Amino acid sequence: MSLDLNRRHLLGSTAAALGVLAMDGLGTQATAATLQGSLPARVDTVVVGGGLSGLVAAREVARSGRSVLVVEARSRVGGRLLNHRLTTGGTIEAGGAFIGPTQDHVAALAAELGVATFPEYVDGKNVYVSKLLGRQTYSGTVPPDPTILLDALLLLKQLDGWAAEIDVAAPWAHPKAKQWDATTLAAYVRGHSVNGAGIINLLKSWTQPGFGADPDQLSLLFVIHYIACSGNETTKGTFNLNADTAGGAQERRFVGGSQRLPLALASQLGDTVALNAAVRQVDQVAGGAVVHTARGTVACRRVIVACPPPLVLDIVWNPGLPAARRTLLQQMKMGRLMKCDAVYETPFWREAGLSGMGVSDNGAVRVAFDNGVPSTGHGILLAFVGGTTWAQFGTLSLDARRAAVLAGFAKMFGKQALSPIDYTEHDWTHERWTRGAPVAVMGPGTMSTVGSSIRTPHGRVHWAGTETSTYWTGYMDGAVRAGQRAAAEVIAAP
Ligand SMILES: Cc1cc2nc3c(=O)[nH]c(=O)nc-3n(C[C@H](O)[C@H](O)[C@H](O)COP(=O)(O)OP(=O)(O)OC[C@H]3O[C@@H](n4cnc5c(N)ncnc54)[C@H](O)[C@@H]3O)c2cc1C
Repeated sequence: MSLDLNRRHLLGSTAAALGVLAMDGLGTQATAATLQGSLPARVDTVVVGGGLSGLVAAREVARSGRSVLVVEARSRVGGRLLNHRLTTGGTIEAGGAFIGPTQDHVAALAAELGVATFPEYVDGKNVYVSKLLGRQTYSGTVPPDPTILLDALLLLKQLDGWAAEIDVAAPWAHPKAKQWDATTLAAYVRGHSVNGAGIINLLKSWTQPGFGADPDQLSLLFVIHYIACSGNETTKGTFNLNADTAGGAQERRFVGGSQRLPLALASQLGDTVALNAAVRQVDQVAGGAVVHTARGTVACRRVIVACPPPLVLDIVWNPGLPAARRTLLQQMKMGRLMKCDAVYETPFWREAGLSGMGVSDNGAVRVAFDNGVPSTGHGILLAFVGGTTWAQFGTLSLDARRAAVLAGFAKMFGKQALSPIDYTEHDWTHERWTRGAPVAVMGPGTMSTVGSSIRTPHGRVHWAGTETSTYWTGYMDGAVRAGQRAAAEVIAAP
């Protein structure tokens, strides 16, 4: 079966557009152009997972003239990309949202799909809330806390220096890989700064949204590699490229929400995307593979797996996965993260000369962003609640958590923050087919021992998904890159 992408593209786009007009619902968009009825008996390549990475991979395979089928467990495409239509108007993201410099693969995809971006609001001062020092405003990356400032700047310089030495495709090969991988980010900081506890606490404002984890859960090597990945082939990754708004990974957002990317790809792929088709078993047989899904069985030449690492272990593998890969997957844990948004009549903080960006060393809101969308005049504040902050607040009742989040916003931006016109949140630890967010992370002793198996094919099975990317692993850009790389492997293979 070969795929006529242009014809299907047109059909798919039309179907999706009709869906939008009819119901203006994402559910409709997500299913309008997908395969109904039985699955094909045989295709060239089966792609497991209809997130950004799997859909990009499928499109590349289809473009090479080979037949492809995406089998997606959920009743929608997009995986960790999920738009949320606010009752007060406008669309925000429950999952991945921001894009920044050097994320050129996702930027090129968005441009091709006609999905525009707009700059994250950054005018005015940021706010820092500290138990010891109270509330201050500031500009730049590191809050002006004299108890940590010097050590924090030295630490970031050190991390950037090490990141510059790392081969992003083989961090385990660095001469100090074992040494760095024997410790955590927190343990390193504790041993190399005057106020280690203060820096570790402040670093949570970066690690909790970025990894869904705390500094004492992250291998130092893994963190150095993550920083090295925050660049591209011509620009070295740095902490600032990863952590900043303007000039960093939080610089821009997508008009209409990031889920427009997978929705548009699924429209192009049309009825080569099958929803509600969770893969349960993959058998490799002579000359091919057989993929068993909740909607039936498909034979193929090659398989691309594009689901989060821990989810791969839910699948029965015949033959079994190699020991190194199994260990890697067992040790890569999804972070714990939820996004909480409060909507206000107006972005009152802007009028007060504040950017809406805030950092706190305590409470439910360790980091806040202005999450306003240009299509409404409303103000929106976003809090990432991750890692141990998630453990403390993510497990409360909705009312108690809402109160804690609004109190956190109020400490940063004033009492008006206590009276939103809407409040919404999304906890990714509850998602059966993601089981955490934003990324699968590594503690000590994983990357230097079994990390090198991350992209090694298992016979006819190839690995995509953002976690397998060299640059911007963990991000949308990494998902696109990984999908393209896995497709190239499959196209080149006999
Ligand atoms: C809260 C949050 C905030 C984030 N913020 C950002 C950000 O600002 N910028 C950024 O670039 N990135 C961000 N990310 C990360 C970004 O969303 C991901 O890197 C990216 O979307 C991953 O795409 P993927 O295709 O690799 O994986 P996924 O999106 O996880 O897709 C995997 C797919 O596989 C499916 N699947 C799983 N198991 C099976 C199975 N057995 N059979 C069939 N299908 C299966 C899943 O349902 C899913 O659709 C964020 C993520 C979250 C959740």
